[in-house]
Amino acid sequence: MSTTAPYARELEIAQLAVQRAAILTKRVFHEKAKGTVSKDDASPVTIGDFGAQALIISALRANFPHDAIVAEEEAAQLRSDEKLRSLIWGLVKETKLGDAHAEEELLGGGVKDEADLLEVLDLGRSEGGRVGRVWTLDPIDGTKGFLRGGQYALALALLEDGDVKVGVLGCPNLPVDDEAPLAADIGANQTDDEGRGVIFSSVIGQGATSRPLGTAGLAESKPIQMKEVKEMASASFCESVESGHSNQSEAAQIAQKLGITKPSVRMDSQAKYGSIARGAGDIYLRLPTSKTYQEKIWDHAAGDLIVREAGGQVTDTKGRRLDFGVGRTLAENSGVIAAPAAVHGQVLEVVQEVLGLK
Ligand SMILES: Nc1ncnc2c1ncn2[C@@H]1O[C@H](COP(=O)(O)O)[C@@H](OP(=O)(O)O)[C@H]1O
Ligand SMILES: [Mg+2]
Ligand SMILES: [Mg+2]
Ligand SMILES: [Mg+2]
Repeated sequence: MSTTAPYARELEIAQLAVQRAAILTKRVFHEKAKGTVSKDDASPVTIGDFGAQALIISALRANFPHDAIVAEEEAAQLRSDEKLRSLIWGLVKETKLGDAHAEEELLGGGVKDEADLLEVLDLGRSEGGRVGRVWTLDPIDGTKGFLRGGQYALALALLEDGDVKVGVLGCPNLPVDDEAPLAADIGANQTDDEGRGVIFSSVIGQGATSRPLGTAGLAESKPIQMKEVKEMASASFCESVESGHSNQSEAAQIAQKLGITKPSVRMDSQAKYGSIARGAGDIYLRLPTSKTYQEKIWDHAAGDLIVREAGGQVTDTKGRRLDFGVGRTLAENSGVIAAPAAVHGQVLEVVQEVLGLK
């Protein structure tokens, strides 16, 4: 009888694929800082986005050829832009987990040539839905953060019949140490120096973990847990840096009503989910700025499972669980409230009061 835990292989491949793609995004991040990726060549984030998406999808294609993929980017722009395509191909070709790693072998596949690069990118165009296995991928979440030198994340999750079963978040600029406190504003001047780079993982029913991003199969995963909120007065809440992505003035009113005294921690990307899951922060609020914007599944699937498996609850502002089974967007949801299960109801109540939802 096999004793392998459910989704063990999916988890391992997802972690290694994210880890390998992060080698590419970190390289682009540094070349951006040095100015070697010039504006004529396209935005560095574009290069990082396409490169990371191609590397991750190539690993999924090789290991799980029958699974559908919903990814943020598509090849269209690269078909007509030969220069950009060959620049990205050059980076993708060179990115390896390293000679010492049997893991590179395990990932398999790879991208064969420039034509295959386009093909691989477009494998991410599935419409998603309620049936079967669907991977969802955001190769660089927090593009604004990436450009600003803030936080960003590589986010990959596996949905089965609309439910998140595996979630992996690579955060190159977050501290490795789960105990490290969050600065009040980490929207800028973040690095991937020594001591930075963490990968958060979760499998349904198996808890959530963290481990250093850069160590392939070598480092042990440590369990992570949300922190208990003993008093709201000392709780910290996270929100987007971008005021266009979340209503910050409503969030401030909610915090005040809850009795939270600390200013919000503004952070880009799903690093917010990872940070509260490891207890570095407590609450994540994402409040709609418009009636028409639909959140994308790749912006939330990995973070949703990691927080729930770390003892949290994640709903929208109406108190409904995030529904990843309706397509590429969270069309049935509005905003996100993530908090430790014990205080989620209290937070939701105040959110609904301020938003006029009750
Ligand atoms: N009007 C809007 N409201 C909410 N989210 C938005 C938005 N416009 C873009 N986004 C999403 O916000 C994500 C970043 O979230 P955050 O603000 O938490 O860092 C973006 O992901 P990408 O950066 O991958 O494009 C993008 O998908
Ligand atoms: Mg995103
Ligand atoms: Mg993105
Ligand atoms: Mg985007």
